[in-house]
Amino acid sequence: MILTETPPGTPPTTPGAPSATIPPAANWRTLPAVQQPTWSDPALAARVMDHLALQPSLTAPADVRRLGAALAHVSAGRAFLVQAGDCAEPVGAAGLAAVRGKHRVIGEMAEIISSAWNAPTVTVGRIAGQYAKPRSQPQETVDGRTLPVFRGSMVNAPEPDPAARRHDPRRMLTAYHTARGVLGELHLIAHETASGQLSELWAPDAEPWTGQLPTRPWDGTLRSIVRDYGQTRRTDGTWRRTGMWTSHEALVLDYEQAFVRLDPFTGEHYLLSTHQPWIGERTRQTDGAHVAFAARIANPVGLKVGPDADPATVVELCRRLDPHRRPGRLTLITRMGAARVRDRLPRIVRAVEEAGHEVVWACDPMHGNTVTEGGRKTRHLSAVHDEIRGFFEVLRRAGQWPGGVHLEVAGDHVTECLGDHGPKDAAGLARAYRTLCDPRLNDDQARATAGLIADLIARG
Ligand SMILES: O=C[C@H](O)[C@H](O)COP(=O)(O)O
Ligand SMILES: C=C(OP(=O)(O)O)C(=O)O
Ligand SMILES: [Mn+2]
Repeated sequence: MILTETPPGTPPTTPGAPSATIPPAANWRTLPAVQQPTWSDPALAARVMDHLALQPSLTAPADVRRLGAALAHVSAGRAFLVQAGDCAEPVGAAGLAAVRGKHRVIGEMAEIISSAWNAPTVTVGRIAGQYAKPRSQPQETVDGRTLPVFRGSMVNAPEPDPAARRHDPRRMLTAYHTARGVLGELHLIAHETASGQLSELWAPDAEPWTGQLPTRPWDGTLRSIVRDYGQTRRTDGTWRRTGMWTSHEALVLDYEQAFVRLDPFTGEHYLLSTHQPWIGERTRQTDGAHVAFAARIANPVGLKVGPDADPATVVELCRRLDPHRRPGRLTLITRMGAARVRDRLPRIVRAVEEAGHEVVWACDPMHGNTVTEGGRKTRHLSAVHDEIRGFFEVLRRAGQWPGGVHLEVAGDHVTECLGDHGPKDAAGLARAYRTLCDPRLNDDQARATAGLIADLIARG
């Protein structure tokens, strides 16, 4: 859908006056934007952006609104958010090949949590767009050579080579086309699931295939969300996986701006590169470009909140990003670290509650628990689990719903995180350490984590 043309009924614009056809998020360009690529060919970058702005969007406003409605149910304690996927997605054929594994593992997690709790999950992949990475340092030294760091496949390539590490604007095109392919794959999976062609995706006693593809009317009820858009649903005691929403960190604003499109039916601007963008810990400056960008779009938005965020700053960010205090508009993804979650989180939860924002509280137990062992980034499953326990303790004590989890998981048996179901020590990491950036839970660790969450929810 291309919505850059003047929609019907738009009054003629006076020269120089703000135009309804110019997405308002464009004003981010006047503000400082950190962690942006320095494109090797700025003129080519401009041409790529113009080209992308004319390409079909990757998501549709109506679907984005449905996710917003689903997240409102999460904020009210009626559903649980399972958000997971790669730290950095691969592009091209490797990106497509990885989709089914991730869909399966994330679906299993959602199912474990849903069935223990007997209530729906809203499932969101870090998928179909997670191609850009903020980094702690601009450079790294590999085998004695100092190189620009890998910043995600939308920007440069991971190979430790100066040419590969150049910020090539053509990569934005590869990212877009891969995202389209990934979405196609997700749609295919949803149809195969609905038609019963993927027998392993059906519970043994699911209803027989009737020959009809499901129609997807939106009647505004929770049941409709669960039936049509949840990762799992309950039908007469059986569970079935269906769709998966998409999300990624809205980091490279040149790329994201190309997908800000006007919905002529509502007059709102949507970011249609994804369903739910989030703002990262390194780019959430109150007066920065990323916050201004996210403030002007109608999507549900995520915001990472780390251990050094003070409550007043978080409240100010909530004010900017959720000025109308719309339930589910904002998901606060807390990533405090196991050692600090019990100390840092309570004041933030209290301040946000007092300010009247009905946010989704989600726990990212990965990014505050990264350590280096034997020269590789890793995470101890025990620390990941401890942060989840701490998150539940804090939210429960505050009388709030611990609404979701945000994880980095792989679709297969990688050896990137230490502990149960994975390598016991640094030497064991090497066997299948395949991540492009941060260490992910493997399939068994992801299921064990879902089991822990199911226990914590069931305990009440
Ligand atoms: O995924 C998140 C960040 O990009 C990542 O944790 C940063 O890692 P770095 O400290 O290796 O740059
Ligand atoms: C960059 C990430 O996290 P954070 O912004 O919380 O560090 C991430 O989610 O990969
Ligand atoms: Mn990461």
